Amino acid sequence: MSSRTSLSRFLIEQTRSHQTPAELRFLIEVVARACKMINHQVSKGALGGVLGSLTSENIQGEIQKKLDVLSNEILLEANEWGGHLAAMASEEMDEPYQIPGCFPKGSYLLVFDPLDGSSNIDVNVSVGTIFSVLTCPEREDICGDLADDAFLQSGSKQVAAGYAIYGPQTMLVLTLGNGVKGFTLDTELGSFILTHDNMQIPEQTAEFALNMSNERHWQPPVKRYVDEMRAGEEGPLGKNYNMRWIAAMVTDVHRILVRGGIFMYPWDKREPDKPGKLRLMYEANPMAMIVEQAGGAATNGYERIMDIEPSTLHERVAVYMGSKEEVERITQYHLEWAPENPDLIK
Ligand SMILES: O=P(O)(O)OC[C@H]1O[C@](O)(COP(=O)(O)O)[C@@H](O)[C@@H]1O
Ligand SMILES: [Mg+2]
Ligand SMILES: [Mg+2]
Repeated sequence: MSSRTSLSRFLIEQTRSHQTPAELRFLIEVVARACKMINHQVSKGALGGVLGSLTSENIQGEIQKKLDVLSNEILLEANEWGGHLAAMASEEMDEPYQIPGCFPKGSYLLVFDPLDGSSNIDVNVSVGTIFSVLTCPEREDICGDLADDAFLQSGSKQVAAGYAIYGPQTMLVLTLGNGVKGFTLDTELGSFILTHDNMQIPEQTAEFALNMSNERHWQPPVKRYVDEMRAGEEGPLGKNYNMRWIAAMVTDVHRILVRGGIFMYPWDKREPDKPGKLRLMYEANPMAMIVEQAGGAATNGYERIMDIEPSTLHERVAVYMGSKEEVERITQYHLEWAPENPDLIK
């Protein structure tokens, strides 16, 4: 490949070398195009009249931002007629969006968080789009709607996952199951250019990301781990840790992908019936696939996130992901605590 490899060139090479089916290549191209359009809207900010909230709520009971809905529409519209999809599901839609008509539908399902970290929009801090691609299990039944449970596949079945980050630079980070590539948007060319060829998370770290304001709601294994990190050199971990929290998973995990660290959003007592705040299908699973493909790890404190069999589309999950050694440590703390507290396991 030449020294400047565009996303399109990279995808063509993948198809030529039989690593990526042409239909999947086309799907990724369309998602990337949609991300460029979202980037354009996000960057207009107050000038485009796109800041602020609507009065509507999503299924999680969160007030939708104008840009949440706009980004969702951009992704739906871009992907509807490509022929590569059977259906789409999103954080911003209660039910899956079925590709209309009775014709050979595509082989794939697309699941996305159209705008992650949207509470950051109005204060001009980075946000992103997260997406996951699954294969459609019901290809023969091409006329009717797909059953909702077609989407209920574990993260290990993902054939591709990625995110776009709309920050000082706009980037698309992608895995097709053989490593992680980062592409930076060249705004003059309008193309994503390969800039981060083989993204790898260092195994060890001294940096953590979590919302410390929830400390009083955590369970003992999380408190133990965070106390140990805060104890620094004098504590049992024997080193000083730094903390960062941007409040956009995409941005926090991107930092970890570039320079290491652990990202945590634990279960907490505020909503005891829910396993966590983050969503399994369109936040945790795609980010877990990227993190694992970059040599890191991702668990819910007890098991690998990508092994969880989802029971609902909008299911939530506790998340620990990033540098392997640290994810293994917090997982170990949960597993040590669990046998003594079987009723408290979430
Ligand atoms: O405000 P909190 O509780 O720290 O939550 C931040 C978390 O919420 C999220 O913003 C949820 O994403 P959405 O903006 O897509 O709802 C995560 O990206 C982030 O890690
Ligand atoms: Mg999100
Ligand atoms: Mg969102």
